[in-house]
Amino acid sequence: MRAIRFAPGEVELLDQTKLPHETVWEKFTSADEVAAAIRDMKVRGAPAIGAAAAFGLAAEARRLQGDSQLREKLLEAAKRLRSARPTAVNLAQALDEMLSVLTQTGDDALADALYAKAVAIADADVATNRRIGAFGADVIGQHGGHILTHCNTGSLATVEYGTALGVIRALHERGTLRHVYVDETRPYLQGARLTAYELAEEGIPFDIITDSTAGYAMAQGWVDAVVVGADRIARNGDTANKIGTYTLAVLAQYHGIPFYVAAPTTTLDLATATGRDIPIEERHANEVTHMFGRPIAPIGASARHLAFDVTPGALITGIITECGVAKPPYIESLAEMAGRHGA
Ligand SMILES: CSC[C@H]1O[C@H](OP(=O)(O)O)[C@H](O)[C@@H]1O
Repeated sequence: MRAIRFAPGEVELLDQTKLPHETVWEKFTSADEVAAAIRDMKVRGAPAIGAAAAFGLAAEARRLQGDSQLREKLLEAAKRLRSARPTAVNLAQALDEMLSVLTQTGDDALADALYAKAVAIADADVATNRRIGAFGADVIGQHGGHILTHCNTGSLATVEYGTALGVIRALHERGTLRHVYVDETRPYLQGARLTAYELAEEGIPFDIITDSTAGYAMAQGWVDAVVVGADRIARNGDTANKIGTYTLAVLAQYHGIPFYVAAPTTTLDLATATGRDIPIEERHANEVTHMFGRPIAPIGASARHLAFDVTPGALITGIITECGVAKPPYIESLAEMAGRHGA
């Protein structure tokens, strides 16, 4: 399964706001159209928005080919893409990688070179996710086959295969997965709508649970391990991820259940010392007070929609990357993983 298709000058995205009941692909040919799609969460998931932004910038270069201010306009377009969502560091990392092409290529070859770089970023993500899956299945398989996960971290959150859901796929491929408990993940419902969609497609056994069921599920002994994704991991292992992740980590520690984060090294932000320094996106209150456009709260009710929270590294058993599994102390182990990236 893929939610992103690309060709020179265009990128097609599966509109994730319409899943699981409608399959609607939308074609984009400019950076601003892709920035809006990221803001509106038609495409979401840290690696997926990085790849989408890369193809958006490549399409912009083709659209502006021959413009006397091509480079200046591309730098401005990259800024608008970067500001579409603040927390996932993969967005910034992908754009930085794309912009490095500008220093290596002349104007005439720029559109082709940027497209080639975007394709390389996409291909690298797929290979990375399969390595994360393998390392994750090795380490989580030791704990048992009943896994709880949060949000969506699969092919809909990456270019293909996924990070935490990639680990679950790898466990299923090995025959060691028994069951998946899928947090619905209010208010955007990435779990109930997107993770359930992916697992159902592949016949992987699961139950959707409300976010508020997770603690009781752990207390009942249903869960052998928790694995979640990440949007930004600070130097000390503090991890920003979908709101509700921190709650799961505290519950897992209380119940003595291993809690793993699965993420590519492009999600590591070693320039950020701790989770306190990670920007947390706050989205419009109507994403809490409304569901599919219908009010579920009194009209005019006030609400807060923090899209992410931060889990302290002290609550994380291990951080599964494509370069291996980092264990505490994360300041040393994450620096080592980053050093192995691309090695
Ligand atoms: C594989 S990273 C997925 C990551 O992104 C999600 O956030 P959103 O759906 O708002 O983009 C969530 O934090 C996932 O863990």
